[in-house]
Formats: sequence, structure tokens, C-alpha cells
Amino acid sequence: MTPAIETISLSRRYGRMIALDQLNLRVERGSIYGFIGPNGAGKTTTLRLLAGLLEPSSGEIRLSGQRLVPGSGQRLVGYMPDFFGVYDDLRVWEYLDFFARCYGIPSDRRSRTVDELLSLVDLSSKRTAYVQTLSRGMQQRLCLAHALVHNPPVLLLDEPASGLDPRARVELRELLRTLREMDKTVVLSSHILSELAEICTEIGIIESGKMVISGPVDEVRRQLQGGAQLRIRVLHSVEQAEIVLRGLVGTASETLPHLRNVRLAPTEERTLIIELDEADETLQTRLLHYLIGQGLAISEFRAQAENLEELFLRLTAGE
Ligand SMILES: Nc1ncnc2c1ncn2[C@@H]1O[C@H](COP(=O)(O)OP(=O)(O)OP(=O)(O)O)[C@@H](O)[C@H]1O
Repeated sequence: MTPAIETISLSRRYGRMIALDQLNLRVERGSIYGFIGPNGAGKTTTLRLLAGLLEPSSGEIRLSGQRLVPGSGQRLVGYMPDFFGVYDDLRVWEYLDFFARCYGIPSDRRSRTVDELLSLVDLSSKRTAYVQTLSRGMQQRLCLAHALVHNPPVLLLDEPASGLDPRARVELRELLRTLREMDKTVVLSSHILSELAEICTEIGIIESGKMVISGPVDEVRRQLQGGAQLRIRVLHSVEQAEIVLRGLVGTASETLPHLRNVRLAPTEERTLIIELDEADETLQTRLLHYLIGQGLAISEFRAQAENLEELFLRLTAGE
């Protein structure tokens, strides 16, 4: 299927500085794509290029297979910048009505469009409030409604979760789900991976203008992690469990998983963290049998996902 967004060797310089270096991005239609990278990685530059607000130094952008030429992107994408401009003395409905006029929506449809958008972003009750009196989360939602005024198939959201409290984040997540059900393709950026891992269907990690890794969240996790982790808690002597498990590290066994490392959990009592070469459930079950056979009283035995945030930091620290 033709992807909603594709970039081919997309580069952008500011003077002599290369902000984006031969980026190949592919975003399938209907996905929620999380674009993650530390400050200055090139996220905003990419989103502005995709929105047609910046011109590439070289390379190509295709939206639904069509090459993006200057000025052609505005109808295909909705762009939400990472800051909200100040709009003094403008009420919420007037703000949206203004942008609906800019997009040439005729007056008989404008009022309905504004009402539908306010309902979508749950701001109907704030219809006549002044924009500057809205909370940060409400302003974000209004900004999102603005990006949706012309009903674009693609939405580009720069740091939509920044500065939101936990409740506002949950609301944002719900809103993104609704947009997905409406068959929109959404790209959103953040420098905090955990903000996006739960929301997104796919993620791409960018650093110094280059894509480091990209794909479905679980696949990226697997690639970064390159194995599995087990958390084992014992009822009595953790020292005995540690000896038994350490005895297995590095040994070549056909029937047990290959153990890379065994360490005590830093914050939990009588608990060990085991790093394995592979995430094979059958082998893990055999390990449990083996440990019980060694007389260990196991009170907890579970696979745990390594914190994606730590993996990300390790990756972007160049380790
Ligand atoms: N207008 C500009 N002129 C010169 N350099 C720029 C300009 N805009 C961005 N840059 C530089 O390009 C690089 C990428 O910036 P960009 O804003 O795309 O990164 P980002 O990943 O969005 O960062 P942040 O998370 O801090 O918003 C940075 O080194 C930045 O300093």
C-alpha cells in the first residue's frame, strides 16, 4: 500500500549546519507515528518540511504517493506547532471560525464545522471563553482543532504532550485514538519516549538529524533490547538463588535458556533480575522447573520489559 508519508534522502541545512541528514521516513496510512529524539535532533525541522513550511535542501517528500511541491502541502496536512501563539480578545469559536475562513469554508458550513470540531476536542462548553483564559491542555486541544479545520488526512503534532498533566495526557491519548478511528494518519514528536510508547503504533528515533531506528513499538523494543529479562523473587535465601542462577551464566545448555547476567534488583527485597539471550517462553518455563528442582521457593517469576526509556537513553548516548 502507498504510505501516507514517505521521505527519500531528505536533508535540510541551516547555513553550514546539517539539521536533517538523508532521512528516509515511511509512515503507513492510519498509523500513529511517534517521532522521538533529544533536543535539537531535527524533529521540528522534519515536521515543518512535511507541512510544506520549509523547503528541503535535497531529497524528496511524498504524501500519499504525490510529490510535495512548495505550497501544495497545506490542504493535505494539518500542523500543530510546539507553541501556542497569543490571541488576545478572541473567543474560542472566533479563533476556529477565523481559520475556517482562511481555508475558504463557506459561511453556511463554517458554524457547523466549528461546532463539530469543538465537540471532537471536548471544548463545546468553552465556546465563548477567551482563548487566553484556557488551560494549557485546553489550548493544546484548541490548537489540534485548528489543525483539523480543513479535514486533512495527515496530522503533524509537534510536542503535543509537553507541559500536560497526567489527566490531560490521558485525554490526548483518547483524542488520538478517535483520530485514528477517523482514518487520520498522525505523526507526533516528543523528546520523552515514554510519553509516546503507549500511544503510538510505530516509533522512529532520530538523533543528530539521522534516523537511528524505526518500526512498530514492540519490534523497536525487541531490537533495542536484543533479548529478554526475568524477575525472580524467592521466599527465603536470595543468596542461594543467586548462586544457582550464576552457575548457569554462560553455560551452553540445550534445555535451558542462555543466561547473560544475574543481578540483585536494586529496590526490591529477595529479587533477582536475569538477562536472557532470547524471549522464549518454553525455555523460561524449563528454567522455572529447574529452579524449583534445586529446592528454591519461588514466589514470583515473570518476564519484564526493560524500561524503553533506559534503552532509548542508552541508544542515544551512543553506547
Ligand atoms: N532557523 C534555524 N536556523 C539555524 N539553525 C536551526 C534553525 N532551526 C533549527 N536549527 C538547528 O537545527 C537543529 C535541529 O533543530 P530542530 O528544532 O529541528 O530539533 P528538535 O528535534 O525539534 O529539537 P527540540 O526537541 O529542542 O524542539 C538544531 O541544532 C537547531 O539548533
